Amino acid sequence: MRGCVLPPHLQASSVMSGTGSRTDREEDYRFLHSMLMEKKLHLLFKIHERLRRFEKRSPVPVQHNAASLASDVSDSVQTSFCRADTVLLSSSQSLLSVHDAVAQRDFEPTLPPIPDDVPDEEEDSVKIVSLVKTKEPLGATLKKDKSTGAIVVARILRGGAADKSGLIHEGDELKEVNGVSLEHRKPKEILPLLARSESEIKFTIIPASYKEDMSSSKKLFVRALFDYDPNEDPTVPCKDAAVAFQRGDILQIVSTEDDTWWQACHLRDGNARAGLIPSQQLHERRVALQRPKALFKPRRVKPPVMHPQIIEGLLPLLAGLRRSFRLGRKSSLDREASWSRRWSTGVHGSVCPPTYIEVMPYCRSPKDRHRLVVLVGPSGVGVNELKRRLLISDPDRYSVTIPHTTRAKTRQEIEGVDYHFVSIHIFEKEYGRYKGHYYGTSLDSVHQVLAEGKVCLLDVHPSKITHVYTSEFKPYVVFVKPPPIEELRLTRRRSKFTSDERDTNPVRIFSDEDFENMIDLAETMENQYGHLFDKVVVNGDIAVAFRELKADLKKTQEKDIQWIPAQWIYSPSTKERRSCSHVTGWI
Ligand SMILES: Nc1ncnc2c1ncn2[C@@H]1O[C@H](COP(=O)(O)OP(=O)(O)OP(=O)(O)O)[C@@H](O)[C@H]1O
Repeated sequence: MRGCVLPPHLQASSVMSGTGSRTDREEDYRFLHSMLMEKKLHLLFKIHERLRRFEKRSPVPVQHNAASLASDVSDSVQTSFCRADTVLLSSSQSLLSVHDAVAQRDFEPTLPPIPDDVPDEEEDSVKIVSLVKTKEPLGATLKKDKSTGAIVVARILRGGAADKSGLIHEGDELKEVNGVSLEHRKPKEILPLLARSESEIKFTIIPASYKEDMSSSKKLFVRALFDYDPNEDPTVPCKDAAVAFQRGDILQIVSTEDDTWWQACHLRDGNARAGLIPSQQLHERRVALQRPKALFKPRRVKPPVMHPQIIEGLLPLLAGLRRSFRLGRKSSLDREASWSRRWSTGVHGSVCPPTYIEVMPYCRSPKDRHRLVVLVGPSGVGVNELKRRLLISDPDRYSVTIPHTTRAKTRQEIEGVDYHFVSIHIFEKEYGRYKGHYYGTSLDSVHQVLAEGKVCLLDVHPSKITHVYTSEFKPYVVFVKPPPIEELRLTRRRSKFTSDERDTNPVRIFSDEDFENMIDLAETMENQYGHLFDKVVVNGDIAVAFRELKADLKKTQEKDIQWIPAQWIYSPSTKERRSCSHVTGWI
């Protein structure tokens, strides 16, 4: 009615003309006509109009108790024998009562009185939550509050049944499960109660104030730099609620609210439920308490001996393969030890052990340079062999740099093919020394290969990886690992028998001690630099290892999404940009 009030006669006629065509029934017509012409209806319209006018003035009641005032006045008037006024006042009594009711807003519903047996003024409101029981776990961990003894929801795992319901939150206190009081119970006693319920689980909860997890709005991806198995972790709050991972796995972190246990899920699992993982802080603390394994590992080895390799009739294609100068791989024991020492001091202070590194997806566009492929592994494991096979298999795609050395050229060697032979003064810093001579690769030669649009294969000691760990090179680090000793014996012996006498690349003979050294060194390398490896290729059967490596490298060159350190993507400060826009020097 409001806002469309017309004079009654007009209203009636419009309704008539609007409805006349729709109804054939004379009776209905007459009923409607008489109703609209009804005097009471017209009076109601008038009242409505008046009220609207008053409403605009927003009148406020002058008196809230006009009825009792009128009654008092009536009493006083009676004593003065003024009967007519008395009659008037008493007859308007009911109207004044209505006035008072409106003035006091008496028409609003009233809540029932608070019962006398309410336990405590401070008592929180209680919430009943019913969840339909499915095979899916609840996705919550419980703990007993030490001070109050209450059973409290310690964590809600993202994507679990409790999380999806949106009704149970961290910090909520559980009072009952299916009507069974949880007073004086331990968290582990609650699991059987949940298991016993059939189709639904009813929780009686005292809710905690719910805080929105702000961190969940930002997607944070990390690469795990250590292995974690909750089954071997006695401190994990709930093994079933934890996520196992291996070094190199990409995890999406969904909550870092808790200082000790973060929540994460494996990227490969799509919509998987999140689980608990040790926080960075927790892992660092743990490592600080147990010094690196590598430091305690008894060494059975004397430094491995370099076996000379003589390749005759070297093709330019194989330049850079002539000599392995991964000197660190040969005489690295001192370095490993010093690095371990540095690292172990760092754990207690400056340098942190590898935990997680923030990563971001990267998709190489065809006009981008290729990522630098860095091959590392202990001496003799087969890095050069794999490099050689890659070069032969696709010379247009792969290339190598030609290293520099300060030693004299031998008769068979060609300058610029096997090495660049340079004077000692060229090398300003020591970066690789073997039998009194310096060996190294100029980073300019790496740039040159990359500028040609080729994939540059670089083999270095793992301690050198950090030299090229920049957004410009985006190194893809492959660790070539020896298989178990039995397989080493078998495969290397087999290759000895199958090698051709005319083979330009003579087979290297290994002793059992060489194999042991190789395995030991590989383990040390993995312990210390494993967090920098993108791929581990076990070189047992050479054909299998080569196939695996080739397929993997192809992925880095094509449009596949790769996960690279976020720091390579975030735009660096001007100073940093200048320093890493064209890294020069030696490696
Ligand atoms: N999977 C394999 N099966 C059999 N023989 C292998 C295998 N991988 C490598 N070899 C042989 O082992 C020897 C050493 O390999 P390679 O020179 O590639 O090692 P490396 O890791 O480059 O070590 P270095 O730097 O000391 O030369 C070579 O004779 C090579 O042919």
